[in-house]
Amino acid sequence: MSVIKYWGKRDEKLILAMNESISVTFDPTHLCTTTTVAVSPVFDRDRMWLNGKEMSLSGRRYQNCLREIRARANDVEDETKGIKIAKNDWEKLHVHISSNNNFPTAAGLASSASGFACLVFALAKLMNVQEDNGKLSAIARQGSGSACRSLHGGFVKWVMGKEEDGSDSIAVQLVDEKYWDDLVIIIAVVSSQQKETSSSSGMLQTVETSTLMEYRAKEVVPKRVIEMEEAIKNRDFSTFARLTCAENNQFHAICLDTSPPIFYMNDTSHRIISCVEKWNRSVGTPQAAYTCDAGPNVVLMARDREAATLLLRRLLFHFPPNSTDIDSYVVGDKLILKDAGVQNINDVESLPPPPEIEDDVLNYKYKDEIRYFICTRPGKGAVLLTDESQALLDPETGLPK
Ligand SMILES: Nc1ncnc2c1ncn2[C@@H]1O[C@H](COP(=O)(O)OP(=O)(O)OP(=O)(O)O)[C@@H](O)[C@H]1O
Ligand SMILES: C[C@@](O)(CCOP(=O)(O)OP(=O)(O)O)CC(=O)O
Repeated sequence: MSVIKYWGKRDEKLILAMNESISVTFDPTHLCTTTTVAVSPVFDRDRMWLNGKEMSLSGRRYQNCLREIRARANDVEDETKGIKIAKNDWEKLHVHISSNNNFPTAAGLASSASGFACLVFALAKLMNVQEDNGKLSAIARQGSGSACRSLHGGFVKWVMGKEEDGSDSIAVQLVDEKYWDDLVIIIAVVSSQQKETSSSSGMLQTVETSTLMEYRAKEVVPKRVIEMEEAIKNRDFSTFARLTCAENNQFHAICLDTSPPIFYMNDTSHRIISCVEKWNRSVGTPQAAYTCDAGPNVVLMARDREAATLLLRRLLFHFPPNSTDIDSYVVGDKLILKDAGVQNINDVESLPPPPEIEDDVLNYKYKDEIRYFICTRPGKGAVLLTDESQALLDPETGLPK
């Protein structure tokens, strides 16, 4: 999830951004894409299944990734399995790909980022590509811009680069996932519906019509990127939160400045943001930061575990579940729920109103507005899974299990 937003391309084909951006990779224990790739001389064409449903690989973005990886393939030999594939064979061989996201796809939770990063990583492993994650990121970028940042864990920056061919427009890790381990992330899944305006077409419309866009890319973001890098390296939560929230609000402002206007956040997103703003103001120093991508889901980042439990108590007070099933309402790192002193629906119902609310408390309860919460933290980047039982393709048929 980005904290400095990528929005606007300077090159549509190569997917080169108008400004640099920074993201944090979520812990794959809680949110991840799993991709299995297989090769066989009996496969007659490249095929892919996404969340169990076959989809076309004919789109330019998939073709670009496949071509770039094939061009870097090497000999593969595994005597125990009786496999021998020469470098030049890869051009003729076809692959089967199966990928699952364990979180909503195309709903503004960066599924394209996670998906293309995982796809490029998996294909690179299959074809014994020797490039490091930086070089692979330039390939993932051609699948989806934000994907270049998702091969790495922790906090990651997508550098602009200067080369015409985009070869130096790559992602670099700023700090790894353990560096800032105080940070707790709570995602409010407001909707798992596919969004109306895809990021790709939305940002194109913004570049074409928003008069604020150029000012943002040239004047605002370059300074913010420097400040944000400093804040991350110093684990300076107050600066980090101020910049993250300001970035979110400016991103959605330029969406609104687009013609026709693009609305990604909804009333629920606004309510969550107001709740965090009120709390931060009442304490005097930021306790949590908020950000949304191209959809209404809100990613909240809390200063530390203590702040995360206070945040979760506020969220559950304002947005109680519709059913009594608290277990499927707060998923991921459930220890935060326990630390927040909430075990069941009775605990939710008896949560006291947050002290910063002086007005009529009844006006501040919104049942049924949030589908569920995911508690997580910064996590590692792409990894190779060796446990064959986790494979999504049947080794006999090459089809999804
Ligand atoms: N696991 C995956 N493997 C390969 N491609 C994927 C995967 N998951 C999603 N995608 C691709 O990404 C597309 C969704 O991207 P889109 O930008 O619309 O949504 P998003 O990434 O969830 O949201 P955002 O980038 O705005 O946060 C899908 O239609 C599919 O083409
Ligand atoms: C709002 C964003 O999530 C936009 C992501 O856009 P995509 O990477 O999905 O767009 P394409 O490059 O056209 O595939 C902000 C961000 O991730 O920085």
